[in-house]
Amino acid sequence: MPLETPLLDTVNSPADLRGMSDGELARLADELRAEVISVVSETGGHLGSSLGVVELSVAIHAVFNTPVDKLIWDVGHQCYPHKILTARRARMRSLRQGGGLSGFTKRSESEFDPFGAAHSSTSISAALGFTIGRDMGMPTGDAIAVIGDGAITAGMAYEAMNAAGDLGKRLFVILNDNDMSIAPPVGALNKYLNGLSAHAPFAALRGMAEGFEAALPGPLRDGARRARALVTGTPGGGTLFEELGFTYIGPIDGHNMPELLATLRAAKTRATGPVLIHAVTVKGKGYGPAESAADKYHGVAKFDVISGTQAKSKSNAPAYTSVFGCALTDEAARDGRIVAVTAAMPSGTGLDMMAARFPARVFDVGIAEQHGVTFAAGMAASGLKPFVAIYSTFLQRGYDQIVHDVALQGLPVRFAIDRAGLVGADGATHAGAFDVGYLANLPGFVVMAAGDEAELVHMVATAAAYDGGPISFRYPRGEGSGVQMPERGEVLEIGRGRVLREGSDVALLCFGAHLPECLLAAETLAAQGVSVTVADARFAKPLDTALIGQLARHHAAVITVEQGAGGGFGAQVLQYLANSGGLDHGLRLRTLTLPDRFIEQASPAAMYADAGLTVADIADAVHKVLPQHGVAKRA
Ligand SMILES: Cc1ncc(C[n+]2csc(CCOP(=O)(O)OP(=O)(O)O)c2C)c(N)n1
Ligand SMILES: CC(=O)[C@@H](O)[C@H](O)COP(=O)(O)O
Ligand SMILES: [Mg+2]
Repeated sequence: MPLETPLLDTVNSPADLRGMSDGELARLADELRAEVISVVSETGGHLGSSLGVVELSVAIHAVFNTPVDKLIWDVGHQCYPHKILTARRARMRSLRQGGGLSGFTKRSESEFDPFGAAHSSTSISAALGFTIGRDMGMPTGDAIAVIGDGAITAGMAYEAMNAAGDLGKRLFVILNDNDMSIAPPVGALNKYLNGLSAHAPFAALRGMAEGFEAALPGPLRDGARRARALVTGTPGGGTLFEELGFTYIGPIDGHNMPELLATLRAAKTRATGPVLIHAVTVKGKGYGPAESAADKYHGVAKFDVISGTQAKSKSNAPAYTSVFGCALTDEAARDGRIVAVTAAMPSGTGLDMMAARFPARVFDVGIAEQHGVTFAAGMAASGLKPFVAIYSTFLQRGYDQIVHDVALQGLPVRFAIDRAGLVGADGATHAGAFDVGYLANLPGFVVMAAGDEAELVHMVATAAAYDGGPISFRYPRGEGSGVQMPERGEVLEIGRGRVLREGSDVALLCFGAHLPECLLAAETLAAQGVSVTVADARFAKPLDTALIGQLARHHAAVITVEQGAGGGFGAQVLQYLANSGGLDHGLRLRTLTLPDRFIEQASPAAMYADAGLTVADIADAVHKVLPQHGVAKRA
């Protein structure tokens, strides 16, 4: 049934909201919510988070003068209502697809997206940057950061508030507190926020106390201040945010349009310094199946609007993530020293499996990758065996901790790096492109990649057994290739690869989950009379130099293949061969990696096609180094 959206149909840009009455804005929010549900039912995406900010999106655009005022959504996964209001409604059904709208905010997409995002907790820093720009004469108005209760647990948000509170410049932070991250939120700060929102009359009470206090003579005022501290439960009588230099307003009902509009208007009129508005919202608001789901429909596949049933595709092979979760739980059952760390993604990383069995040995640190890595280093130093399970893209945030706290001290922290390679709909921001490059250059690191899901089980066992220093293994999003699974993981010899197919013309040396593509390419080439060896390197560090030497000696060309950026495995092989004289006798070496550009969202297969890493691309690379292209077969 087509949606009835008479008000929304009149909105071509946020300027249209500014002529609407408060009643119309409330009705517009209802229409917008229906539109978001309808869009995401066709595209999939971050539904629950977007439904939670429908009223906020309308109110902010109605009160502030976007795009001159800069509205910055933290993470950006909740930006669908904002996109609909900012002249992108007609393209919404292309969301997260190849050539379509991004699922996050993106500067190149719209002037209403002043700052791109997808990794969390950057919004206050960016907003503060715009604020400085405004004060230094740049053509920019107020800056408004909207940050969730999950995102505000990350250290970066406090670094930003520390600076903003000190600078004292006019800046708006809206805390969108739905008491939910991807999983239920964790940590003392979460408890603190819950305490604040549980005291709805808190602001009024404090306001009264403050007014009363100001009217008292000096000595009495101190007593009143102490009394206020008792009432509010905070030592200085203010909230944490006030102690940091912000004016705190709230908690307010983030779905009550009159309350939202009145609060934003008052803040906009009166603010002279940084203001934090605490809006309490409901993740999945207004859509029953989302509100009642344990994950609040954080990220969904396409779904049926009436029933809420998601169209999850049938799998032919187990997903890498669950293979990891299962294998680690098995290892943990055998070894009581194994502990695990996730940064707010227990189900995304599969650590929920181990947590179900060994809850006291799995630590969800919240969105705090830096802390997670150093925390694991501390546990390793104490004699425990920590596994840090973090997506490749988010591990980037913990890099100095990896270098300084783990590698330099040679601590045996095990890094389980999920979402390695191109991930699909989340696009370039979530691609696991760089981990091999940034880990394999660290002295003493063991760096592995799983060629298939059985190999992942072996790598978990290898990492569990290895106490010699830091060790990592990477594996992609999605299903494995359907290989026979081992009963139990075998401990691999460190630095030893394997040959899967013997040939004589060209060797394909694969690092990671492009192994099936290499085998398929070898098969295609065999049918064309080209004899190809396929080897699985398993290790980017230490390299299997014996295997590489043998491939180099017995083939006219070696082609490395990996699901990662340049500077990774291929670069390690190239450096080794160049420095050991392996290239001195005419060996042709090619490195197939992701190209030197960010790959836009599409299906993973389409992204790999864009990257030039399909089976046909691999076969083509082999043809290009064959004798008819001028490469003589070496003795
Ligand atoms: C640095 C980083 N780590 C992890 C994530 C994955 N992630 C995306 S959204 C999210 C939860 C955010 O919760 P919150 O800020 O409360 O937003 P909500 O979805 O509840 O509106 C997480 C953990 C990320 N985007 N960036
Ligand atoms: C917004 C965000 O960063 C996460 O929700 C991410 O989209 C999850 O990705 P997966 O679906 O691969 O777990
Ligand atoms: Mg939240």
